[in-house]
Amino acid sequence: MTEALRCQDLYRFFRAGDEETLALRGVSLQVARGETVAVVGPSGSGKSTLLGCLAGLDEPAGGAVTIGGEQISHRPEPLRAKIRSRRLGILLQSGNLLAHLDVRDNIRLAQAAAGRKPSRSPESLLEEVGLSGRGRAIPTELSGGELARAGLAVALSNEPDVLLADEPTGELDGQTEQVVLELIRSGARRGQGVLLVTHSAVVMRIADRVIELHDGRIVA
Ligand SMILES: Nc1ncnc2c1ncn2[C@@H]1O[C@H](COP(=O)(O)OP(=O)(O)OP(=O)(O)O)[C@@H](O)[C@H]1O
Repeated sequence: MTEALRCQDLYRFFRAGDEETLALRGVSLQVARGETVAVVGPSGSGKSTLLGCLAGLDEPAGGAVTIGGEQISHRPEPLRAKIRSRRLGILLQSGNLLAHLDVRDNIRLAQAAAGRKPSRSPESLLEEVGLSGRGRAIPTELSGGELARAGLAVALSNEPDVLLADEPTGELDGQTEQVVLELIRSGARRGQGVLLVTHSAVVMRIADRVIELHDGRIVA
């Protein structure tokens, strides 16, 4: 098994006044290249916190995260940002498109940040997600389904080792959901490791493995 993503013994605490929340309590997992893993669990179980730590957007208090063998945790932010740009595709619910750039320039920017010659043009990525001709649209001009597909085109534009996604099909209609899931599957077939946080049974069905979080721990 070639490893795409690994985290070892992750801990993350939040303190608000006298209250301390243990959001992650020793989470360890691996995702192989070509493998799709779904992370499920009740509200407040730590899924978003885990995703933030895996993406290097948040720092765990303890434990380590490696992406494609390269450690991203406990590194200075500029280095984490570089690893993110080169190795990760990230789809958060807050969206991954810059509002003032059109879709094509969002893709170009992600490709430039990856720091290597892209093997695919923005036009071919847009065609793959069914958005040919929409490259000049800015995010507010897109429908919810178009936005999800554009977000995926950006997340995949740097040919990441790992795709991390939070509820990738959110509020999408059934047909768009299938398009987005097929795109994620084709990324995995090309060798990406995929980790999806989801409540959706439809999304879970494309996963090779399902990991269940409860109170910051993996319970299954
Ligand atoms: N910035 C923060 N400050 C304080 N507590 C936080 C913060 N972020 C998360 N938490 C707490 O950490 C725990 C895990 O939260 P997290 O958002 O990771 O859960 P989740 O499984 O993603 O939930 P949901 O499914 O509702 O999105 C919760 O108890 C939450 O209240």
